[in-house]
Amino acid sequence: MRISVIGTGYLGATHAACLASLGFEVVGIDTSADKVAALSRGELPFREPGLPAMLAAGLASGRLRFSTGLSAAADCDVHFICVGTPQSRTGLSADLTAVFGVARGLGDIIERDCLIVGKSTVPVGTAAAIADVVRSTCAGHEVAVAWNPEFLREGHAVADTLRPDRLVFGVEHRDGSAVPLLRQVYAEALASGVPLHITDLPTAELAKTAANAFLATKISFINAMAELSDLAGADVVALADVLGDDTRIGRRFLDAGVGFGGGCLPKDIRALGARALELGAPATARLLGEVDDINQQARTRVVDAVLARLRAVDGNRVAVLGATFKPMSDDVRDSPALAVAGRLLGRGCDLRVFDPEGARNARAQRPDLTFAASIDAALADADVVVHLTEWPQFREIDPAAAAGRVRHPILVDARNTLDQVRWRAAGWTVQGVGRGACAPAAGVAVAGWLMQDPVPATSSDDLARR
Ligand SMILES: NC(=O)c1ccc[n+]([C@@H]2O[C@H](COP(=O)([O-])OP(=O)(O)OC[C@H]3O[C@@H](n4cnc5c(N)ncnc54)[C@H](O)[C@@H]3O)[C@@H](O)[C@H]2O)c1
Ligand SMILES: O=c1ccn([C@@H]2O[C@H](COP(=O)(O)OP(=O)(O)O[C@H]3O[C@H](CO)[C@@H](O)[C@H](O)[C@H]3O)[C@@H](O)[C@H]2O)c(=O)[nH]1
Repeated sequence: MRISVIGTGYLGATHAACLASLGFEVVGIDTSADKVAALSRGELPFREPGLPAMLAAGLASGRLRFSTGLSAAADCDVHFICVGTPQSRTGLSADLTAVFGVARGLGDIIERDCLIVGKSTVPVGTAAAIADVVRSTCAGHEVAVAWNPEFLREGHAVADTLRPDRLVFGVEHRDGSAVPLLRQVYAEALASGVPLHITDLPTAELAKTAANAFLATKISFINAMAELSDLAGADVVALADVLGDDTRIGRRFLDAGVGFGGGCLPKDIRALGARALELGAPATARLLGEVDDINQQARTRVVDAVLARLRAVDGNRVAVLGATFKPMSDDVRDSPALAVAGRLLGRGCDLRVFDPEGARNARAQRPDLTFAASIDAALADADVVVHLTEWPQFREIDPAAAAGRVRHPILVDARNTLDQVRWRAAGWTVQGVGRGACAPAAGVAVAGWLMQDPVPATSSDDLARR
């Protein structure tokens, strides 16, 4: 079976290489000539464990190649659409220009009966519109359209692609050609017992955005509880452990901190909210707006905490630990760490940012920030250290040695993943997120996050402007 994968970013490059590893003949297509050239040389333009070896093996086998021209897909049996669906420049909805551009392009070049499968994350209702576009441009061939949303996590992309928690085949007709073809593509995963859900197109599209909205809601819920914990003197980590032992709730995605970011969760909840409004469900849009607002407030509360600590010691130098949106990734799209760093810079702080693997992307996005070449260089003469991305390297810092490098041993642990007891024992003043019960009561100007000129949130737009 010959397969095209159109769009070779985080999703598409992973999907293409994994399909080639399963024995399919794959052409990856992207409009970015640089990306295609790099992938063709075996160079992955982003960090993803296990993927470079898989890319190299695919190229060496001759089963995997890359092209900038959509016509390279003309004789394929299955086409996967993996292009970006970013937030539109003008509002909260998804920009679907690339998805519809590919659909129109495929209609023009298809030379045989085939299956077009959407993997990009799209607002519910898009797949049916794509099917209309393809059929209006492609005469003389049978073209089926399916939606097969992708749930992979960056940093775990290969494992999540080959052994996902579940597969979803959204199809127009259950007895049409799409299901047997998709069963062939995913034969190995299905044979290993991966659950399969065959649905209609809208259910498949909604399953993806609903999953991300649920994960985002879980994170914002625990961040809301972190705020209450600070105000009431409770400990949100212990609270999450209690909640998590309830098997109906589960412990995962209950880590309070600086909130969620990345190329998916933030834009996907906004797009779902915008779609909910279009469909006439304003309460759902409001719910998702609150999730977004609480997430933005998590960033604001970290900024306020750092500024308060600086004021307390009349300092200005901040060591920023982390720039990527999560560890084990070099992705800085909508990174909470970079957003916090940017706001501190805007408030006149003198920053030294260190990230073990994200510095290149971070520098490209925020050339106004000063980056340090090592953890030690970031810590030098700092008045406050703020921990924003939970890279394992930061857990290995010796707090006693670190205390000797800074001007004031003050730590804001905005991910709650450092050993706060050990840091305190080494003489540090430590402030976590929602660790009210653990915060030292005496000798600290600020005991809770919200004692520093809180700014009430009114909308995500308002927060984004701040
Ligand atoms: N990144 C993830 O972890 C992930 C996981 C699941 C789903 N998704 C979804 O997958 C989609 C892609 O996300 P991504 O993170 O890979 O984005 P990305 O920006 O890394 O990659 C998108 C690629 O599409 C290419 N492209 C744009 N227009 C094109 C066109 N007309 N023809 C060919 N190529 C074109 C771009 O050059 C880019 O390389 C989005 O809808 C996203 O929400 C992403
Ligand atoms: O308890 C938690 C868990 C996560 N996060 C943050 O949430 C964000 C997203 O994390 P994660 O979901 O692991 O990263 P992604 O790679 O963006 O994956 C999400 O987005 C993808 C794109 O849609 C989906 O495919 C995945 O299923 C979905 O988990 C990151 O900033 C994390 O730091 C928290 O703050 N607290």
